[in-house]
Amino acid sequence: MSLPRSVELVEVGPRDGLQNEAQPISVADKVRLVEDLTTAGLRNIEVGSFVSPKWVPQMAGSAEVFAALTPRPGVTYAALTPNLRGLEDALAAGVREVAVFAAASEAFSQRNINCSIQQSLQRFEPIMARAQAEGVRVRGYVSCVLGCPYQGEVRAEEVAPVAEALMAMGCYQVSLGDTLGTGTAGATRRLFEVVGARVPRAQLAGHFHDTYGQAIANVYASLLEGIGVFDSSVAGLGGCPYAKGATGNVATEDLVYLLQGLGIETGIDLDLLVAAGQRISAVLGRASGSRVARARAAG
Ligand SMILES: CC(C)(COP(=O)([O-])OP(=O)([O-])OC[C@H]1O[C@@H](n2cnc3c(N)ncnc32)[C@H](O)[C@@H]1OP(=O)([O-])[O-])[C@@H](O)C(=O)NCCC(=O)NCCSC(=O)C[C@@](C)(O)CC(=O)[O-]
Repeated sequence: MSLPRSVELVEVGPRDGLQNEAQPISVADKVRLVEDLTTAGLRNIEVGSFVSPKWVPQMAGSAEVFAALTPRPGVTYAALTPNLRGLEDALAAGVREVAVFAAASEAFSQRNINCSIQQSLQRFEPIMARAQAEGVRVRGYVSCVLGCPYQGEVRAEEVAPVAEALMAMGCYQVSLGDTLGTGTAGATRRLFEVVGARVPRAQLAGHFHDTYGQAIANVYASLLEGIGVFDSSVAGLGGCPYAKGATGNVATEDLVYLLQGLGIETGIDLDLLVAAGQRISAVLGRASGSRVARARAAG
């Protein structure tokens, strides 16, 4: 299969990237991050989550972040919503795209959203109905597609029915998450072969954490499988509160560098993106997790 001519990036740094941070991050810093990312050319940004503040305290201020944003034309500002309460709060905050999140592992589903996979899918039904009535698009996630911190191995055959169920209930796209970041290029190809037999590849996205340093290789393996949408996190921010030891997503800077090298169009200005990552890294008081950004800072 030939590589796609253009690829769409979904920047998840403000949500997936920051959700695991213990130190308070001000609304102003979160808003500045989103604005820096849009200035760099990102057009799909996951800004926050409408989840229980007891479960994920860092996302408690998401409504304030949405209120303080000046929306730019052509940019989608999305939020995670685990239940109807989350969706109602998101709608009240003016959110026009939300994401529901399920898992391919029962153990992770219980730890992350306190219910079974089946119960989570039932919980999403009223979200889908209400979102549709409001004209709000819904993206789906499946976590632990290449391994689970509690269950261990996860087979592609366990992922496919969950992805298919999310599509059947009306998600416009399903992002397959290697939450733990242990996946390999070989396992990634097999994942998309199996899931791609049940969900059109044009409606699948890849979401790779970089714990074992395999995220870029997994993106490339996905490109070879015809996948054209990837989630990434500026400066490689993040980790999941329910996947201890897992690091952030593939750094957006590193992903853009890979795609530029392949001649694949992203519409993103790498210099401005690196600057956005350096700024949020300074706020967090640590070096950027992007290899590209670190190399440029050293050079
Ligand atoms: C789903 C629940 C709420 C169930 O949590 P629960 O405790 O089973 O729910 P509940 O309905 O019994 O409610 C408990 C309390 O939470 C409140 N509550 C209930 N819902 C909401 C809401 N929407 N917003 C705010 N508050 C809420 C509710 O009002 C109540 O408050 P209390 O009476 O105790 O004061 C909880 O488990 C939760 O919030 N989990 C969030 C988990 C999360 O955000 N995880 C990280 C994102 S997923 C991820 O990172 C993976 C991904 C997507 O990136 C892909 C990948 O890498 O794999």
